[in-house]
Amino acid sequence: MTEQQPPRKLRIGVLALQGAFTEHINLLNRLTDDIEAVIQIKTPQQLESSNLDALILPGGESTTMALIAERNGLMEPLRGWVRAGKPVWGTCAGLILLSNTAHRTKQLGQPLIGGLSVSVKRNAFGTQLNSFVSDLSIPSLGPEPFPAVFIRAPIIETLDDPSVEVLARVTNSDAGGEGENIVAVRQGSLLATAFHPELTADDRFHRYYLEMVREVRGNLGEGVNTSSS
Ligand SMILES: NC(=O)CC[C@H](N)C(=O)O
Repeated sequence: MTEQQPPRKLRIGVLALQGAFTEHINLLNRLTDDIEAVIQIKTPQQLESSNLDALILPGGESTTMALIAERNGLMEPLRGWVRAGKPVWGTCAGLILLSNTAHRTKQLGQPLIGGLSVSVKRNAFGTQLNSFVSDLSIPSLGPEPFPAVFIRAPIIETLDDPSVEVLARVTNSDAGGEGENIVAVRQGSLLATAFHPELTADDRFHRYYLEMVREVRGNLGEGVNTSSS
C-alpha cells in the first residue's frame, strides 16, 4: 500500500511593525489544516531565521511602516526577499509598499519596498470617513461575491507590466463615485489587495494566498509539497 503524505504545513510571517497585523494573525491561526506557524516579523534576524514560506505586509500607514522598517534595518532585507521571488501579499498599506510607484497629492517619493509593477494612488477614496464595504466579484475565489473592506484605501492606477494579472475591480458607485478601479492584482510571487480581507470572517482570500504560496515555492524548487505518489 502506498502512503500519501499530506503536504508540509506552511510558516507564514506577518510584518508586525504597525497597523492591522493582529487581524491577519488571528485569521491565519484559524487555518490550522494548512499552517504550522504564524510569526511576527519585526527585525531582519526574524525574517532570515524563521524559515518562512511566505510573508504578509498588513494595512496601516505606509509612511510610518516604511519609517520603522528603515529604522529596524528591514527595508533592504525585504527588498531582497521580493527579488528572490519569495511570496509576499500586501494588503492596503502593504500594497502601497510593494508597488514600484506611489502617488498622492501631498507626498511624493516615500520609501517603498517595490517589486510589483504597478503605480498606486494613495487614499484614493478620501479619508477614514469614506471607508466602505463592497461586494466584489473575484472569479479566482469562486462565484460568491467577496465582502471587501476599504479603509483609506489606495487604487491601482496603472499596470506597468503585462505579467500583472487583475483579480478584482471595484465599482466606484459603492464609494459614491463613478467608473471602476483595479483593487487586487497578482504578479508572479506577489499578491496585492487595496482592501482588508483580514477584517472579514470570509477566509477565501487567505486560502487563495496559501495555495499561491505552495505553487510559488514549488516553482522555486523548495519542495513545500512533499506528497509522494
Ligand atoms: N488601511 C490602510 O492600510 C490605509 C493605507 C494608508 N492610507 C496609506 O496611505 O498608507
